[in-house]
Amino acid sequence: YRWPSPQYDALETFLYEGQRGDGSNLASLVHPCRKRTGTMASIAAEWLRFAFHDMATHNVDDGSGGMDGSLVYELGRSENFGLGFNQTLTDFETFPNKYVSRADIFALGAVFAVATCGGPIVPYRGGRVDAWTAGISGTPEPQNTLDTHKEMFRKQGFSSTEMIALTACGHTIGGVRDADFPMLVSASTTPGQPHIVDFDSTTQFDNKIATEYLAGNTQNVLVNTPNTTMASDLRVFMSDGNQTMRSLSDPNTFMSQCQSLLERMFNTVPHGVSLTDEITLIPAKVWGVQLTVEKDQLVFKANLRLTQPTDSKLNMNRTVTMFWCDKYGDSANCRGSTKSAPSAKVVQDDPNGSPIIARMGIYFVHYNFVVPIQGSESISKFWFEVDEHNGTSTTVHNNEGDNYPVAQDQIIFVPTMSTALFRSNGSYTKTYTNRNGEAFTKVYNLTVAVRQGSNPSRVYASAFDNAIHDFPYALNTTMDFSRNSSISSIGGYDFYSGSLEDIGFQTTLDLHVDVDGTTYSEDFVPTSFLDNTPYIEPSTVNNDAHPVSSSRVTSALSAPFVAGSTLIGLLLMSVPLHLV
Ligand code: HEM
Repeated sequence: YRWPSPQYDALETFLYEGQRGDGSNLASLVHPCRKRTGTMASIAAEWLRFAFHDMATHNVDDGSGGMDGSLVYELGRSENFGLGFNQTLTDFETFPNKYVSRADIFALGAVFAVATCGGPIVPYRGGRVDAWTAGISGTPEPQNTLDTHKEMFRKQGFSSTEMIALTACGHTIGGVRDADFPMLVSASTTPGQPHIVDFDSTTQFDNKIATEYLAGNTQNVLVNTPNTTMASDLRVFMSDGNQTMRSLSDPNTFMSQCQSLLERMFNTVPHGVSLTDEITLIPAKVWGVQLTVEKDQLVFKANLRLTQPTDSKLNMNRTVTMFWCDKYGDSANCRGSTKSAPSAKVVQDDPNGSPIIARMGIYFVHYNFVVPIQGSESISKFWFEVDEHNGTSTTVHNNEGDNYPVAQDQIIFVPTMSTALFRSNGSYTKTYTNRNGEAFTKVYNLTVAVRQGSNPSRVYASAFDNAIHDFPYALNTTMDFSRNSSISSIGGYDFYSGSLEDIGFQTTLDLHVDVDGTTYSEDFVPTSFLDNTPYIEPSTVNNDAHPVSSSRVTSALSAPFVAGSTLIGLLLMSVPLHLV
C-alpha cells in the first residue's frame, strides 16, 4: 500500500470507520446487531439476505451475474418479495461512489451484518462492477424441490454440501414473516409490526441453527411446518443424512465454514471483474488532503489517523507534527529549510464506528492539520512525526520513505466559496419497483481556483454520482468553469465558477485544467462539505533553518527531531466525539 490509492483508501474507510469520508455512517445502521425501528426486524438478517439474493443470479456456466447490484432491478420478482428488501435498499442508497460500487456496499453491509451479530469477520475486497439492468432469476424459494435447489446452488458455484452449510450460515439470523409467507407464519396481532418467527432461538450469528435442528427442538418454520412443500430447510439440511449439520454443531467448525463460504459468496462476481486485494487496516492513514482557500488565505489541510487500543488511555502528551517541503523558490524540496506545524485539532472517533474495529479492540484518533501556505512557495510533499514524550523514540510516517506527494497545485477546489441548494421535484412513481418517493434536484454553484499566470485554455470537471435514489442511472457528466472576477485573487490564485445539477447523494468531482497542452487533475473531490465546512484556525508554521533532506526521514523510526520540542504547548487539543 502506498498513498494515495483512492479506491483502497475509500474501501478502507468504509470497512474500518464504517462510514463515508464525510462522516455519514453506514455501519451504525446495523451495529450493534440492531432491530429496525417499526418492524423490529433484524437489520443484519435483512442485509445478509440482500447480499445472497444479489449473488444468487450468478451462472457459473457462462460467467454472468453475481454480486453486481442487479438486485435493485429485481425486487418486483416473487423470489425477492418483502418489505425488508426495500428498506435495505434505502439503507444502502446514499453510500456508493466512484470507487465503491453499489455491489461493494451490499457486500460490505453483509460483512458488517455478520460481524456485528457475533459471527466471523469475513475478509472484504472491493472492485465489484454494477449492472444497470436486471439479471436472470434463480433465487431459491421454499416450494422448490431439492433437485431445483441443488441445481441453483451449482449454478451459483456451490456444491450440494456447501448448499447445506451456506443455508445454515444464512438462517442463523432473522426469520420468516407473516406477510411474505402467511402459510407458514400466523398473522401479526401488533398493528404496523410484522410477525417474524426467527429461524433459531437467538438473534446472534451462532450455530444454534444447527444444534437446535439436530436436537429436534428447532423453531425454524422452514423445518417443522406441516406444509411439507414449504419445508425447504428440512429437505436441504437432511439431504446428506445430516452429516453437514452434525459437523456444524461444533461452534468452531460453524464459524470457519461460514467465514469461508460467505467470503466466496460475497466474491462471486461476473466473469471478467477483478476484485481488489483484501482490505486490511492502514495503521497510520493520511486522508482529506487538500490545498484550498479559507477565509481569504491559501491553506493546506491534511489528516493523520492513528489507532488506539480501546483498553488503553490516549496519551494526551503526544505531539504529532506535520513537516513539508516547498514546491518553488529557494527551499523547494527542502533544499534550504523545512516547514513544520503542530496539529490544529485532535478528534477521537467512536470505538463503535464499525463492528470490525469494535471486534479488533481499537478506535481511531485523527490529527487534523491546517497550515497557511504562500502561493509563491506552495507545497511539494509532507510527512509526520509522532512524539509520545515518554522516552521512546519518535515515529515517522512518511509513506514508506517516499513522503506523501502533493501531485499538483494548478487547480484546487474551494468548498467554502461553493454552495448546494435542494430543489424539490414533488412526488413520483417508480416503474420497476413498488416504491414511491420524493425526488429532489441538488443545484451546485462551485468555485475552483487556478494558479495565476498559467493562462488555462479550459477549466472543467468530470462530475460523478452513482448514489441515486433507486439507482436508475449514474450521473457522469462534464461541466465547465468560467473566470469569476467578482472574487479578487488570493495567494496567487484566480477563481473560476460553474454550476451543476444532480439528483443523487454523493457528487464527486475530478477537476481538470488544461495549460499549454498539459492537463492537471485533482481526482475524487467530495462535495459533502461546501460553505458549511467547519472552520479550523490554521496552526503557526515553524521554519526549520537546518536543512532536512527528505532522505533524512526515510526510516520508519528516527531519533527525536529537533523542531519537535519547540512545539509542545502549541498543540491545541479539543476532543469532540465523532457523532454517528
Ligand atoms: C434453499 C435455499 C434457501 C431458501 C429456500 C431460503 C428461503 C428463505 C425464506 C423463505 C426466508 C423468509 C423470508 C421472508 O419471510 O420474507 C428466508 C430468510 C432469510 N434467508 Fe434464506 N433461503 C435459502 C438460503 C439462504 C442463504 C444461502 C442465505 C445466506 C447465506 C440466506 C439468508 C437468509 C436470511 C438472513 C434470512 C432472514 C431475513 C430476515 O429476517 O429479514 N438464505 N430465506
